[in-house]
Amino acid sequence: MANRNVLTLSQVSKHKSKIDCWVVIDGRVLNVTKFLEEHPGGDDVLLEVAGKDSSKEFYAVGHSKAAQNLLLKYQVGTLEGYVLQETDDGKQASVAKETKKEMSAFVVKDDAIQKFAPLLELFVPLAVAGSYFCYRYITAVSQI
Ligand code: HEM
Repeated sequence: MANRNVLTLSQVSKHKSKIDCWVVIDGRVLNVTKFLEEHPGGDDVLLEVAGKDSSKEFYAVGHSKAAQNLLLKYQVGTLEGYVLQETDDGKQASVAKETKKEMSAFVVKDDAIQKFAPLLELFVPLAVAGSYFCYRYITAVSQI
């Protein structure tokens, strides 16, 4: 499936001519070569952003819902760093930015605290009791 084709921005940047024009919108890599002539906004605006992420420019124009649906037709892949989220029927699929890797490291750190909590619960009362008996022993010895 073309949508599972993961592409880097550097790969996309190689397609920026009138006969081979790719753009990125919301993490979707779109081959708009055949759409250049049909685009109601003209081919020049598309060629200006060819080979780049043009999400900002796309939304700045205030494209209609129909235009947002139409772009799905031209998807040839997904930009690296984005994940494909498919619906149950597999018809409509959205692309979302991958969550940062630091998040999982944070969760692992949290798990470690949870793991040592029962040990701390046992060790702290033992340390208190030990200190008390040491104190009692030292005071008893010094009275002899
Ligand atoms: C595959 C991607 C794109 C599709 C399918 C698309 C589709 C459309 C459609 C259907 C319209 C007619 C108005 C509407 O329905 O909103 C339109 C107008 C326009 N588009 Fe796009 N477009 C795309 C990408 C872009 C990009 C990346 C830019 C800017 C860099 C752009 C700039 C414009 C402009 C300036 C108009 C004219 C707006 C107006 O007359 O008010 N489009 N586009």
